[in-house]
Amino acid sequence: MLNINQEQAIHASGNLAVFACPGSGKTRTLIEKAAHLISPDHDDRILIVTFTKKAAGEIKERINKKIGPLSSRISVGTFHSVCKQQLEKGLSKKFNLVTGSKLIALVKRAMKQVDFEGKADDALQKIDAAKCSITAPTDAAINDLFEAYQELLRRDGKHDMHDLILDAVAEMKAGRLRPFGHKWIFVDEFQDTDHVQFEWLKLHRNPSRSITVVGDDDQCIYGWRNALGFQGMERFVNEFQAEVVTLGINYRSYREIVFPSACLINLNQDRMLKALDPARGRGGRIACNRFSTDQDEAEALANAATQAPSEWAVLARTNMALDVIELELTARQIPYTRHGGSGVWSKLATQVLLDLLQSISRQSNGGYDSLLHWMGVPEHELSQLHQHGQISYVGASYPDGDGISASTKKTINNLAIKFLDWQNLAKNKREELLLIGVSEFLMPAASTWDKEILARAISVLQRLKGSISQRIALVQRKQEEDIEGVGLFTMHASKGLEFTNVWIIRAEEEVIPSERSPESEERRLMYVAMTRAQNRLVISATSLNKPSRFISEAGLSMPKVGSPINL
Ligand SMILES: Nc1ncnc2c1ncn2[C@@H]1O[C@H](COP(=O)(O)OP(=O)(O)OP(=O)(O)O)[C@@H](O)[C@H]1O
Repeated sequence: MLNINQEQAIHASGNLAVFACPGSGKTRTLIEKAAHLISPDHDDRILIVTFTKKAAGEIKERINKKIGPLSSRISVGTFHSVCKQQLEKGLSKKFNLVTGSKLIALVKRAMKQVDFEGKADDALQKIDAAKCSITAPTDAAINDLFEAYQELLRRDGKHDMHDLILDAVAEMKAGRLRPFGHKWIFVDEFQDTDHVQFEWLKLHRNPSRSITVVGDDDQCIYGWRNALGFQGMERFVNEFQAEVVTLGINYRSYREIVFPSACLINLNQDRMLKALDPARGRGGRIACNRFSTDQDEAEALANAATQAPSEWAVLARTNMALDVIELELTARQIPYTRHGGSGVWSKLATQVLLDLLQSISRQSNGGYDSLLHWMGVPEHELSQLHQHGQISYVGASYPDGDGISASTKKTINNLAIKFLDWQNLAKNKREELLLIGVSEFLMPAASTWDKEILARAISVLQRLKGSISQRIALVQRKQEEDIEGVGLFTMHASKGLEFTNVWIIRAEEEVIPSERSPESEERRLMYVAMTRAQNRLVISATSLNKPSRFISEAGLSMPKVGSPINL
C-alpha cells in the first residue's frame, strides 16, 4: 500500500518535486504515477528520463508488468538515449559515437598535443566536467586540453555521449528542433542533473506539460562533473514553480543498516534534512571484516556468495578493485555479472594472454598483431609486415631491407621458437608448464598493474581443470541469460538499485574517500553504497591501507586482521 505522501505525489497535476531519503519509494512513486496517468480513455504520453541504462531497463520492465500493452505510450531512456532519439527523429542526424577504449585513445592524443601530464582517466574526467558545464574551463591547461579534444572529435567526424545532450539543447534553442510532445515528463535521480540537462528540461517547460522530478541531494555523486545536487533541486522548485512532496519512510533496509547510514550522512553540511524511518524495523545484519590482502577478501566473499550468488552484490569504489573479485569468482565457477565497466577478461593483458593460448591450443600460426604490439613492435612495423604479406609471422623469414627493425625480427624469431615449444607442451597435456612459460614470456612487457592482473589470471587458469581450450572456454563462457549471479558494481553504478545482500570491498583510506573528489561527495557515495542493502551489509578492508574513516563515522568498528569472519 502506498503511503499518504506517495499518494499526494501520484495525484499532483502540475510540476512536482519529490525529495526523499534512499529506499523511500521515489522510483516506485514514479512508476505508480505513470500507471495512474495512462488510461485507455485518452492518449496522453509520458517520457521518463533516468541516468543509467540499467535503471531505464528496470523501470521499463516494472511498467510493462504493471500496465501491459498501455505501456507503449510510456517512453523510458537515459538523458543520452532520449536526446539521440530526439535528434535522429527531428533532424535525421546520425552520430558516430566514440566510447570506451577508443575514447581513451582520443584523450591520449589530445593530451600529447597540448603536453597535458597525468593519467588519461583523470584527463577524461576533466573533459567530462567541462562538457557538462555551460561555461568554458577557467583553468588554462584544462581549456587547452578541452579544445584539442574537441578539435580531434570534429576532425574525425565523431561525437562523444555528451554531444548528444549539448546538440539537442543547441538545436532547440536555435528553433530547429522541437521539444518532445509528451504531456508528462518524469526525471528520476534528479540530484545528478547537470547544467546542460537542466537546460534541456527548461526547454521542455510548457503550460500544457507537467514535469515531475524525484531525487535525494544526499545521493548526489556526480559533483565532479558539475551535477547540481541540492542547488539544482532548489532551482527546479523555484523556476518551475513546483509543488514539493517529501517521503521519509525507508521501505528497503532493516534498521541495522538504516541507522549507521544515517549516522554517516548526518556529518555532511549543506543538505536537506530528511526523515529516514525504517519501515522494516529490526532483523537485518551489518558486519565489518579486515583481511591481510585483497585476495583473502575475494576468497571470503566467494565463500559467502557460493550458496546463493544472485542474492549478493559487490560494490567497490573503483572498477579495478572488482577485477580481483571477478578472477576469484571465475576460478570457483560462481556465476556473476559485471555491470557498467569492462571486465577483467576483456582487458588488453588478459586478451593477449587468452589469444596466445587460443592460438597455441588450436595449433594456428597467425593473428599476432596484439601480441607483437604488446611485445613492443611499433604500429608502423606491424603495417609494414602486413604490406609484405607476412600475415603469419611465426617462422617467417624476412628479406633484407624490408623496413623491419632488427629488434622486431629478434622478437618474432624468439616467439617462433617458443611457440613450437608451447605447442608441444599443449599436445602432451603439460598445461602447467605451458602456463608458466607463457607467463614468463609476457611478463617483461607488462606494466606494474598488468603484471599483477596477468599473474592472477594465470593462477586462475592453473586452478581450472582440463585442456587449455577447455579452461579458456570456462573463462569465456557466456553466462545463462537468466542467471544474474553475483552482481559486480562500482558504487557509482549501484545508484538507484537494491540487493538482498551487499558487500562493500576495500573500504579503506585513499580508496574511499578518494582524493579525486571532495570528502562530502565521497561520504555521499559511501552512503549510496550502504543504502543499497535490504537484509545484510558487509563492509571489508584490507591491510593495504587504514580502514576508511567512514566506518567509524557510521558508528561501526573494524576488527583486527585474523579475527573470525563476521557475516
Ligand atoms: N509504500 C510502500 N510500501 C511497501 N514497500 C514500498 C513502498 N514504497 C516503496 N516500497 C519498496 O521500497 C523499496 C525502495 O523503493 P524505491 O527503489 O522506489 O526507492 P527509492 O526512493 O527510489 O530509492 P533510492 O533513492 O535509494 O534509489 C522497493 O523495494 C519498493 O518496492
